[in-house]
Amino acid sequence: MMKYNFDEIIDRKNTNSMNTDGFREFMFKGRENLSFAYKDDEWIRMWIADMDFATPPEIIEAIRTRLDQRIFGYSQVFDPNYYVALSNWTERMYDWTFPKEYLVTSPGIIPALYELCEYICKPDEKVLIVTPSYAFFKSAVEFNHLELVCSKLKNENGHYTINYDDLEAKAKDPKVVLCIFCNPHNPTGRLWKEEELRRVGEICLRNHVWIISDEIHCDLLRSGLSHTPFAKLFPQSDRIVTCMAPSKTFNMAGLMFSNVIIPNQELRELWLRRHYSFKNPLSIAATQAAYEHGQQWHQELLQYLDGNFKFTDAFLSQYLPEAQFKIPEATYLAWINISSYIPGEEDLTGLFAAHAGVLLEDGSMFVDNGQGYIRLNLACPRAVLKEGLQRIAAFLNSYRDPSLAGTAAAT
Ligand SMILES: Cc1ncc(COP(=O)(O)O)c(C/N=C2\CONC2=O)c1O
Repeated sequence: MMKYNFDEIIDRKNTNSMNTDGFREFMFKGRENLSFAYKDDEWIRMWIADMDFATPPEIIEAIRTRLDQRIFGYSQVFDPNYYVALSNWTERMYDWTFPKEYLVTSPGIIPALYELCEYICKPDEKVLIVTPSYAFFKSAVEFNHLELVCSKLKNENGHYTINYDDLEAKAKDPKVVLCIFCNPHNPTGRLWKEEELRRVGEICLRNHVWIISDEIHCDLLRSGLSHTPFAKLFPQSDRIVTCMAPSKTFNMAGLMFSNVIIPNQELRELWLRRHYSFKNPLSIAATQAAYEHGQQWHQELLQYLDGNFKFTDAFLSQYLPEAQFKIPEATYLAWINISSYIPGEEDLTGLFAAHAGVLLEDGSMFVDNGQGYIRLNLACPRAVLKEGLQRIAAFLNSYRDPSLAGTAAAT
């Protein structure tokens, strides 16, 4: 019996939500005046990675308790129970912890990436990533006027693996000093195996390349799978920075609170000198509550997401049999090759918005190596997911065979 209701459809209107109000500027930059046949509340939103589920009541209760204390002055994480809550979570979930002094916090992993690129790299140096990639890895590198170096993941029928020879050839460049590595991987959903992480780590460390392991998706796995923190495999190294957060796991990205684990003392002291140290007290309370009381909600969330992925897999097999999709090991994101239906370099995001009323991100939004793909956020009530998939199938089938225009996929 599920304690939490993930089928509840919650109105996010008038909440200043990027998901509902920010899509034009983010996805149609320079085309904001595009008119669509869909009113704002008619969209099926499958683009930005936050969830359409209520944040756990235990977290909301902790925020309410802090609100009732009615003064919200300058705050930092002084309560030792914050580290206890986080390290208990990492111990239980990943069989890994770290010394308390390694822990700093950031108002997000994106800002942490921007800062760490500046602190680790000199202006003429380079940063290595694998592609396809979350686009803000590129933004963080280029904001710091650093050169981005990309190593394409190998794609064998939709299964992505690392091209170690290519990665090593690029890591050998003495100007490459940092690798930002997404573990687990957005957008492909790969949950890297220990031996894959070891090979990447050995290549980077023997070539004096720092690693930032962005592990924001590490609690969003298919049931039965477990995450390996990159730093767990290299306890002797202090060149691996780990970024984790409750934001993806518990749908609280707007509270802007992330954990950054910096074992290297010099880098950590630079961070502490340069980083603005005050925090939102509501975010501190929410994050500590997530790790102290979020376990059951988290387990039920994973079960519900398993169901959404199984539903999507069956739907695509039946109504879009030429789409290439594998249920990913991690994330709540479906990475689907639809090039059989729409070959070439079309503006897939624009087409689906205009003709299906579905907001989604296409492969061109993931730096490189994503052509022909769309990415769907499946972290929504199943009824919404079904409507989105039906609209996608109707559009793709009619795109290829106009005589089918207007026929929705069977319910
Ligand atoms: C790999 C990765 N790192 C960092 C972030 C953002 O961290 P924050 O600054 O919020 O702490 C995201 C969010 N991914 C998103 C957000 O919308 N679409 C995505 O793919 C992400 O996928």
